[in-house]
Amino acid sequence: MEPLARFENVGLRYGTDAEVLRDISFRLDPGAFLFLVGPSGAGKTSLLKLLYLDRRPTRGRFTLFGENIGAAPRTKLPALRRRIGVVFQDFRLLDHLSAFDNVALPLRIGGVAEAEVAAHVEELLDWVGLARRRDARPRTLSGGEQQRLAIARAVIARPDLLLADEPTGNVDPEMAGRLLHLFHELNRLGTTVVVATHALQLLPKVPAATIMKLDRGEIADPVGALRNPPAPPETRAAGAAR
Ligand SMILES: Nc1ncnc2c1ncn2[C@@H]1O[C@H](COP(=O)(O)OP(=O)(O)OP(=O)(O)O)[C@@H](O)[C@H]1O
Repeated sequence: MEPLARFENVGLRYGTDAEVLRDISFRLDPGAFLFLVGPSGAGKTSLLKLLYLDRRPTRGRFTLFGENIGAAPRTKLPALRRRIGVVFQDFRLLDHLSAFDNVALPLRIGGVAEAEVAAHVEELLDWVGLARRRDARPRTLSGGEQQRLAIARAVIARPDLLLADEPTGNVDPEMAGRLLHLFHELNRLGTTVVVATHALQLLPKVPAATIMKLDRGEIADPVGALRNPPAPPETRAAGAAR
């Protein structure tokens, strides 16, 4: 199977600083569900930045959707980005738009008919518990509500690849479980999902998921540990298959 993404000895540095990612090698198959775990500063967000094409590797080879990203012309990147939904750690909602219009945006950009937009957006807002806040501006929402809105916007267009950076950091455990269920459902429908999280208690909720631990910019566990029988969440962590 052609991987959706492949990292081969990838390194990333910001400016002239030391590398924050070193020798990252793994493949992400279409339909996979990957949890990215590891201590604060390990490089999880940086790895997601590579995946959503915010940064290019400063070393090694990274291919996404069959495209060698290091060598791809800039003009090719927007079309690849449109296949990716991102839940940013800081949400990045558009404050001049209502909750409804924030979620509708990816569909409108995709040229979906307005009647269909309305039906989809309303259903999803209801699902994430924001139906009554549809006209609210993001800055008037609580942190947890903003997070749910950001998730709704990221998943509405059924992206090929969904990336989420600590997507349950601002919600209660029940809502966290519900949001993870949404990711799981989307994954079952074919979306490849990558979730960076500190919430290890969520990992068993997606039994088929791969868990990759980063530590100080490197994949912490030996390759091959990936599909080991599940151990308790605190000790369960693995590098991904090459
Ligand atoms: N824009 C930047 N410029 C310089 N250094 C950066 C930048 N962004 C991140 N770093 C550094 O890169 C390293 C990895 O950070 P990153 O945000 O990827 O870690 P993380 O695992 O996502 O952490 P957290 O769990 O706290 O979100 C850190 O040492 C951080 O200080």
